[in-house]
Amino acid sequence: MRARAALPAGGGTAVRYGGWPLLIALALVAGQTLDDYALTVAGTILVYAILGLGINIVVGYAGLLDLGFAAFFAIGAYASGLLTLKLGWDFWATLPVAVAAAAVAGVVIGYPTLRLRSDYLAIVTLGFGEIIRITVVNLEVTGGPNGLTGIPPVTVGGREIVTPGAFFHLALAFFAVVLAATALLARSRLAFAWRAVRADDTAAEAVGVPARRVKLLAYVLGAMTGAVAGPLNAAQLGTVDPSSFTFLTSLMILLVVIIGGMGSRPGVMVGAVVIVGLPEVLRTVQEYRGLFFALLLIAIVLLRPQGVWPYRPRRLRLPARPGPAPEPPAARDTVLEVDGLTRRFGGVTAVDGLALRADAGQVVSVIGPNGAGKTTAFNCVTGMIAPSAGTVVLAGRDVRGLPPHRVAAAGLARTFQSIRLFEEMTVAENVLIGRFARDRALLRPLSRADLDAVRRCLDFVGLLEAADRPAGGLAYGDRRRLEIARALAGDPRVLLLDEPAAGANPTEKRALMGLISRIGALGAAVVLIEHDVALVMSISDRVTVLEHGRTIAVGPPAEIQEDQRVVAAYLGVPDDPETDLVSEVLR
Ligand SMILES: Nc1ncnc2c1ncn2[C@@H]1O[C@H](COP(=O)(O)OP(=O)(O)OP(=O)(O)O)[C@@H](O)[C@H]1O
Repeated sequence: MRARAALPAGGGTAVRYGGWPLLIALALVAGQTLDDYALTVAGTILVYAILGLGINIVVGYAGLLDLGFAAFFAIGAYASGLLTLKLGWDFWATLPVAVAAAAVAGVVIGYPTLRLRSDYLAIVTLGFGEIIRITVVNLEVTGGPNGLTGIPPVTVGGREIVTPGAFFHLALAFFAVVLAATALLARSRLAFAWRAVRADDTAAEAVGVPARRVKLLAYVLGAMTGAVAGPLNAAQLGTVDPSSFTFLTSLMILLVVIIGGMGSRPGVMVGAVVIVGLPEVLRTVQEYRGLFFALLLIAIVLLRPQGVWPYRPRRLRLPARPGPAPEPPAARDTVLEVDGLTRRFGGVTAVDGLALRADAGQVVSVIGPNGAGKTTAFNCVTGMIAPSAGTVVLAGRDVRGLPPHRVAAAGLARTFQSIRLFEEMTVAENVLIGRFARDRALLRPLSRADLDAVRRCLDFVGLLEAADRPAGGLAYGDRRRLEIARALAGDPRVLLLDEPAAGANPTEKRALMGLISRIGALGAAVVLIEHDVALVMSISDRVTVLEHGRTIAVGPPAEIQEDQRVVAAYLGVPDDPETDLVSEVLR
């Protein structure tokens, strides 16, 4: 393990270490040397860069495809323009109202729609963009198709911002502020949650990330950021024209992040230069301008599919030495009590009156043939599906009916039958996401406790050396261990493992058995679904056997091994030579 500093995150590019102030200083110099035409174009580039930083939160970080982002640009512009013209407000006073209006619109449209999958969400956002445009075109107060005209210039320190040079400097100041705000967001725990939700929202929710809230935050914060460009653009032009907020504008804003690089803030700047600047450069070729622009965009997408300046994840800097380990709970209490758990799917009763108890430090297994109802029982306990009847009490608290992230926060972690990792995130980042079950703060940077927990859990499963590798590149056994480390990061009281040995070779199975036994020593109860009966019998304190949803046997492994109903359930034919073979396997 390499020695690492105890800083939460770091990186290696020039932009990361003070490159932005340098670029802004260069822009200031350019502001002194460029002519009025170039300064006007540069001002528009900055407006689009601000829009790009907004949509980058929604699409780049959280992976929510938004085809109507121009709506927030319009809301910002109209809110500011109307307050200035109708109520005589000063530009600066209109700004917070414009941003708040976009936030409200973001909540109103986002709350009901963000449960939709990406393609449906894209259609809804496209519709929202059109609704806003058609509304402002048809309302009298917004000036109809003519929009708003005669918006007074911005005043700064008593000086009117009227020249292209002055506007460029104003836009640069706006850009710097928005950039700093989005940089802070990118360092927060929320940014990690966004990436996890983008990769697999079900898995993120199951390990404690409040996926819907996290998506809504992306939508609203993106809307607020983009809305800043509205008043700025209105002040630049002195007008608000509804034809500036068409579907084409939304596409242009989206292209800023696609061309620049999804999730990359320097990429947004590059994308804005390409999308706004390139057509201006191509003015020299007049009627072929559109054609050349399209060809160049295609070339960029083909040559740089990740964008001109792709997102480069920061490496998590884990502490060089282990931090203090959490105290294991002293009492060997019952931490999970499931009673009468039933789940019906139409005419099929997948789980029928299941009773299950797990004490701290115990390994309790649930076995049964295919279709016996094991996974359905897990899904009911973890809140992924609602049970039809029954109770689930976790550490004395009734968690039935709670969403998975709240069940996880109450102390119940799980793994999945088919492994669900955040493939593009690193091994350490995957474990970090499991930490949300313990600490749900979103808007603060990573803490030392977060990084200590990641280090401890990786060390526990033997993956510390692989901390910086992408999870998608791990071998099968390591993927299983990583899923367990992620589940342990939230210091769970109960860990549900769904067929952890499926697909593992004998060596991997042995390592897994050792690992599961050690989890008990941490003070957590382990509930295991497993088809490998030999593994179950060797590590379990108690075994529950299901068949067709019903519990047919409960007891210590020795009793279960002798139970003829269990043997029959596995083969279906008791007292037959093959049954003896199954009895052998059960032993
Ligand atoms: N969403 C669903 N809709 C309808 N039926 C379902 C659904 N999920 C599970 N079932 C049914 O419930 C029963 C139990 O399935 P479940 O996947 O829980 O069994 P299992 O014991 O986990 O099986 P396996 O060992 O193959 O994973 C099966 O008959 C299955 O077809």
